[in-house]
Amino acid sequence: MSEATHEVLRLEGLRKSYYLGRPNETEVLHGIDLAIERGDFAALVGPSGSGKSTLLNLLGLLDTPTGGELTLLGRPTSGMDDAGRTALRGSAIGFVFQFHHLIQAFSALDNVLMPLMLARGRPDAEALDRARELLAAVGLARFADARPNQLSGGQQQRVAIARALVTQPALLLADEPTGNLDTRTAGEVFELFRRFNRERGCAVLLVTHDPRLSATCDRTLELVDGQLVSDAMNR
Ligand SMILES: Nc1ncnc2c1ncn2[C@@H]1O[C@H](COP(=O)(O)OP(=O)(O)OP(=O)(O)O)[C@@H](O)[C@H]1O
Repeated sequence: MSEATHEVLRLEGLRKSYYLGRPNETEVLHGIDLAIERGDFAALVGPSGSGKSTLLNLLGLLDTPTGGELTLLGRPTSGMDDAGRTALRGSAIGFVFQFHHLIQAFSALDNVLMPLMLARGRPDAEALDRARELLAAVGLARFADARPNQLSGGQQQRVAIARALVTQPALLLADEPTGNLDTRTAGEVFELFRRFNRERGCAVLLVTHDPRLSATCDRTLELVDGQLVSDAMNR
């Protein structure tokens, strides 16, 4: 297999400005170069306001850069229209946020199925099997019919992780996924990311302010004032 086929994501000179009305253009990311490979398990750290969430939203194709190129699974995204970006995002990327954004009116199982229903419509038997298998993998097989408000914070975040993985994404992005959880539950949720990374090979990039969690990642990316100031392997 060639080097190139291991690459999930490549950023070349990625820039992002926010326009707060002329002439108030503020550049928040100043030209980021970065490659993420299959199997990477990386933490994105940096002071508040350094641009971590902005960068994660660009990586997840939730927002568009104002300069540079972002190539996802070998496909340059700068010339893509919204439909192309949405399709690529849906098939290649899973998201976990600090607040899980589960749909309260849906069962845990239906929440996990949601990304597949958006992509394919009514779930088939294979989709149902996959969602049930993921709920079991995050330890919630018994809670398939429970509504989110019947689950603890840690259980709800585990449903969100199962939902993020149901499309079998090449890249899992997580913004402070354990920021809302107590230390023990945070450790358990973090272990799930690690397990899926090892067992399924999906690259994981997570934003965390917790130095204990970032230290257990394989790689640490540090953003300061919109620039990537360090990219180091932890072991
Ligand atoms: N929609 C927006 N419009 C204008 N400026 C924004 C917008 N979103 C973010 N910014 C600015 O961009 C900068 C980076 O914000 P960002 O949320 O990416 O930082 P962060 O590193 O994730 O911070 P934190 O750790 O506090 O979440 C900040 O100065 C912020 O005020």
